[in-house]
Amino acid sequence: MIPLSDADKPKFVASRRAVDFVEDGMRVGLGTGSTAAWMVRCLGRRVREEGLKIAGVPTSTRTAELARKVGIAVVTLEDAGWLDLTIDGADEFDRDLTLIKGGGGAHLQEKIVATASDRMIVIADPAKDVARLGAFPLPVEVIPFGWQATQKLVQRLLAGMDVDGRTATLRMAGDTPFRTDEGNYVLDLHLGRIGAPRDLALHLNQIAGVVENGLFMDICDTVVVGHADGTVRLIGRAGKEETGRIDLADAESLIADL
Ligand SMILES: O=C(CO)[C@H](O)[C@H](O)COP(=O)(O)O
Repeated sequence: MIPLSDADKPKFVASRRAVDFVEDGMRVGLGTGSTAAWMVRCLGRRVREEGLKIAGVPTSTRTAELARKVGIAVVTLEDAGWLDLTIDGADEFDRDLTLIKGGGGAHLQEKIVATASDRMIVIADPAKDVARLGAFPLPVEVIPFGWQATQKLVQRLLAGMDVDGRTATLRMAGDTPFRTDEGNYVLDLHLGRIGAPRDLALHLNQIAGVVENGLFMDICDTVVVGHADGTVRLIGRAGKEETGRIDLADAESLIADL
C-alpha cells in the first residue's frame, strides 16, 4: 500500500469531513482539482459502501470521469435543475469567504454549478487561507476571438484598480494556449494583492470577450480546512468556527483509486 503523501493528507481530511454533509437523495455539485478529486473518492466510497443515493453534477470532464469510475451517478445540471450542495476546492479564500478559483481552468462551470446550489462548501488546505487575496494569479476565461484585444482591455482596467501587479498572461499548455472545457482561453492576472475584489470582478465581467473571472463572492457558505495531522476546522459565515478530527487511516481504502 502506497502511504498517503504529506501533500494529500490535508486534502483527504477536508474532503472526508465535507462529505458528511451529503445526505440521501441530494443533487450534489462536484468540483474540480486535486482536493475535489479526494472529495469525489470519499463520496464514491459512501455510495458503494453505504448505498448512498445521490446525483452528481461534475464541473469538468476530468471530474465526470472520476465520478463515474468511483460509482457516482452523473447527471447534467440541466437534468438536475437545481442542486442541494456543491463541494469544491479553491486557490485562495479570505475572512469573508471570498475565493479565487480557476487554477484548474474550470471556474466557469464551477461558478455556474455553485450558484445553482443551495449551499457551497469549499475544501482546502491551510495554505489557501489568506489575509488578502491576490498572491495566486486570478484566472479570467476569455473567448479566443480577439483575445489580445481583450488582454489589452483587461490590463487597461487593471491600471485603475486597487491591485499591486498589472500583468495578464495567456495560460499555456505546452506550446499551445490552454483550452477550457468550453474551448476558451484563460488569462492569468498577476495582481499580488486585490484591494477591492467586488469592484474588480464587476468591472472584469463588463469587458467584451471576458466570459467569467475566478472571484467567487457571496457564494461559499463554509470552508473546511484539513490539516496533515488529521485536525479539521470548519469556518462559516460571520467567522463561526468548529473543529474536529479525522482518522487518516480511513484514507487507506481510497489510495487504491489513485
Ligand atoms: O478552481 C479550481 C479548478 O478550476 C480548483 O478548485 C482550484 O484550482 C484548487 O485546486 P487544488 O485543489 O488542486 O489546489
